[in-house]
Amino acid sequence: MTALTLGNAALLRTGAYIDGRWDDAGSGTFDVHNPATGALVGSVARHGAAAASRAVEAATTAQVAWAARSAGDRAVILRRWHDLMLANADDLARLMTAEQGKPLAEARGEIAYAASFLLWFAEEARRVYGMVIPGNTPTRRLTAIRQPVGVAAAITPWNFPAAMITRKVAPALAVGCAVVLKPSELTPLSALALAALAEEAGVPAGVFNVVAGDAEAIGDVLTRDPRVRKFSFTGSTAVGKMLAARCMETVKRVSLELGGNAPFIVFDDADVEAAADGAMASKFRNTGQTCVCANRFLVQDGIYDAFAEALARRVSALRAGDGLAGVTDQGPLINQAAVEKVVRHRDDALARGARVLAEGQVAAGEGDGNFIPATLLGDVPADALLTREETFGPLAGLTRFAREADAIRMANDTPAGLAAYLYTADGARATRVGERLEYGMVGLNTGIISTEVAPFGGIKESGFGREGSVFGIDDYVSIKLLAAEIACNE
Ligand SMILES: NC(=O)c1ccc[n+]([C@@H]2O[C@H](COP(=O)([O-])OP(=O)(O)OC[C@H]3O[C@@H](n4cnc5c(N)ncnc54)[C@H](O)[C@@H]3O)[C@@H](O)[C@H]2O)c1
Ligand SMILES: O=C[C@H](O)CS(=O)(=O)O
Repeated sequence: MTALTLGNAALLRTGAYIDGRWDDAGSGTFDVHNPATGALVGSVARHGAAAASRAVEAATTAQVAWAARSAGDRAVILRRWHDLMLANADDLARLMTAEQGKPLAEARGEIAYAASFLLWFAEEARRVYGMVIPGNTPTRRLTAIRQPVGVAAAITPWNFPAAMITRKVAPALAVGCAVVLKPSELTPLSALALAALAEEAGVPAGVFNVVAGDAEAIGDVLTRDPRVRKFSFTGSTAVGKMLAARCMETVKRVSLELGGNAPFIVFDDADVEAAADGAMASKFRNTGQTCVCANRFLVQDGIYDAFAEALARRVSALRAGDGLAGVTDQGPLINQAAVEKVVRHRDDALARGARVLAEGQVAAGEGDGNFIPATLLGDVPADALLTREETFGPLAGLTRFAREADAIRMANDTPAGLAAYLYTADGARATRVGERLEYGMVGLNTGIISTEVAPFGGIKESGFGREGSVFGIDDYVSIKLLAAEIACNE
């Protein structure tokens, strides 16, 4: 059941999608609420281990025929799925804003971003090349071929309810894998709408399956079933570590896209207005609920006051509200627990001597939602919770530094290693510091780094594997050696 009306009612699905069939008969239902208003958006069939096992069975059977099809065939279907996403972008965006809260314009942006992975890997499908290797003897012929790993399981988060799915499913299907997906129970409707479009695009039954409900029970099947040969997780570091460890019982291929703690470093010679614009784009996208958000600001002494003033001007102008009711700056946080974490980080920093430099507004009448005004703090100490933990909300804190070496040390002083940013007019310094930052991705004079054409992923405790780009295929293929003896014994 859903309380939303869309132009294309076929996108409103509330059951599991297994082996090409919709299964609304779960053990009861779980509710999806609008984080801006608290209103019920839909009730989704609650599935668990049995449905997950059926999905793995269906994927195991379907994967063989899917891998046997030509790369061109798979490319055509992925391209059609891409085209259908764009043709239904308005409905998909409204559904996303209703269940996740991001302003409609951001939701439309995510739909385009999510669809771009389908297009990218529709093209990459035709380029899964191998290699002929000069034989180690005159009559030995050696060939390395890339083959799909088989059945892939994916578990994804709520903050980007479409893009985190296609960023995994597109490369998997491109190379001939089949997928069982467990989306977040906070945003299942976007995932089920994607499945409806995959079905319409001609993705064969069993090649793409979606099961939601009892996360632990489903996850237990996906991490333990030996027929699952690949496990791809995007979410918090703690959950990722636990699930990955369980995958090792059957030595699955694993890729992890985990939490971040991005430093945003501003050097004295930076363009202060450009740096402030980049800071806003990085910090407040998706109301700060983004894994690559700037999480702490390291600002050199000479530019500190000018940057603080420029950023304060911008933060003060932010307005949070219901993304379906016209607010475009900031939406709600996903739930009350998220609000409480931001408050905890803010109050901890203030107790350690930080000061409020600016505060945005919350639109009138947003009393029931999970809203918190965007806030900028100054003089945040390096040992504040805001500096050491991922805040995942619209709270920014400025910390001073004196020398380049201090900035690098402070920036690297975290178990996370996903994204980092630095602003400087000095090209040599940009390269020198960028190379020394211990992160999977570094923005140089930009606050936005995510695109389907570039490798996305972290190091250290932010995970491993890369999504998007020419590298995104690697997580879904195995390399096989064919060694042939061609000696003639006549
Ligand atoms: N690196 C990236 O690309 C990336 C992208 C988006 C979000 N994230 C990270 O994800 C986090 C926010 O997402 P979240 O709150 O959904 O994370 P989460 O870890 O709470 O949940 C992620 C997924 O794991 C599932 N899950 C949770 N516990 C489980 C269990 N015991 N068994 C099986 N499944 C379980 C959830 O249902 C959800 O589908 C942040 O830390 C953010 O940095 C990282
Ligand atoms: O939350 C992190 C996602 O990866 C979002 S994006 O890829 O940076 O847009």
